Amino acid sequence: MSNEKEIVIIAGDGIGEEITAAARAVTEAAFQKAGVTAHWIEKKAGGAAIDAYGEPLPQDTIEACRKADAVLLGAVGGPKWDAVAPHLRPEQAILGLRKALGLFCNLRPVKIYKALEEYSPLKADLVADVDFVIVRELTGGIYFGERQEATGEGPDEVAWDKETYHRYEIERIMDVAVETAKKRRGKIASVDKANVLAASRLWRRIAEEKAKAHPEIAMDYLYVDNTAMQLVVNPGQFDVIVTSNLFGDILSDEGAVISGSIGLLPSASMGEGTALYEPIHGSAPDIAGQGIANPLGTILSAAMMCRHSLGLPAVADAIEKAVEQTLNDGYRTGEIYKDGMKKVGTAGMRDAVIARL
Ligand SMILES: NC(=O)C1=CN([C@@H]2O[C@H](COP(=O)(O)OP(=O)(O)OC[C@H]3O[C@@H](n4cnc5c(N)ncnc54)[C@H](O)[C@@H]3O)[C@@H](O)[C@H]2O)C=CC1
Ligand SMILES: CC(C)CC(=O)C(=O)O
Ligand SMILES: [Mg+2]
Repeated sequence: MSNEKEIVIIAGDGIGEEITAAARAVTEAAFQKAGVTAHWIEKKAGGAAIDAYGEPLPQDTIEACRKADAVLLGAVGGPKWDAVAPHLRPEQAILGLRKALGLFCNLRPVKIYKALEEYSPLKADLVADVDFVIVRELTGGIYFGERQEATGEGPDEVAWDKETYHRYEIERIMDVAVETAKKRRGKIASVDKANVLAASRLWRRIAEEKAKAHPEIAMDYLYVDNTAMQLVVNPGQFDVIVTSNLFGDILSDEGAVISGSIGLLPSASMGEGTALYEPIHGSAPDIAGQGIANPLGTILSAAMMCRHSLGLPAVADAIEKAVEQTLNDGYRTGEIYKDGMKKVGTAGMRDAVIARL
């Protein structure tokens, strides 16, 4: 495999610039040690692209992503663009890019670092058992269904969003869940709302078919409301959670916060085209530009990129180990800071990780 890698880097909005710069610097440092050369191609998406070109996802950004080995993205959105037309919002860039690249699967691994166990809001005896991955369907469901913005007047004013799932969309995400579970503890929780929603009933029927076809997998079926509760009262039961776009979005923020901070969780979006790596959080406009955002979710996303797209598992391991050591050595950004720890900003965390590579 070539030692030259082409990576599209999309900072996006809010803290996007700060966290992607930190992840790029860590990746560069790890590449240097491994003798790998990165060609970083900077592209705009989200509010930054609206400001520059009048549209959230320029064709030029999509084309560059298609040609690259991988895409590293910060986050998009912010109050500055809240008033733009709904179909032109910065968030459409993320949805549009996922669709354009055929990224139907989003992997969101959740674990609690030993050094951060006391930061988890979970009861102390539950923390050690947390180790699961959310396999979220990413290009279907209600985020991509037909919608009607508010229309009409008075009590009859109405708006709606349609949830649609086709068999092929559910089958392929179930297949990813099965393959993921085979490499882990062999357990899948298929999460839906089949007691109410037709799309969820199809989801569950296909999950049952997959369970029959793979007797080596232990498949469990849970409603999403119960799952939200189980994540807090008994998270150790989960190995692989497979769920729809909307439910996966919500449950993964819950997964993040039980790990100590939303700033810690990475993700990989994969499917047909170039894979895309991004932290699970948003653009955090409330702390943007202050140099205090936690870059670890983006740095760990870069590690996932090295493993899954660039054929560099040793570099991925090195980055992940350096992050763990940094936390063990007491470095903390503000949102996970406690007395006695070493308080750092985004750049300080970046440097601490680089020093431990
Ligand atoms: N993938 C993406 O680009 C996403 C974009 N968004 C967009 O981001 C904007 C803000 O959305 P919110 O709902 O506020 O979610 P958010 O995830 O941006 O922020 C929620 C809370 O977590 C904190 N936070 C997030 N990332 C952090 C980090 N790395 N370090 C420390 N603290 C961090 C924020 O300061 C805030 O208090 C919106 O425009 C939203 O649409 C939201 C989620 C994902
Ligand atoms: C634009 C949103 C769907 C992004 C989001 O919240 C996510 O993917 O976690
Ligand atoms: Mg989300």
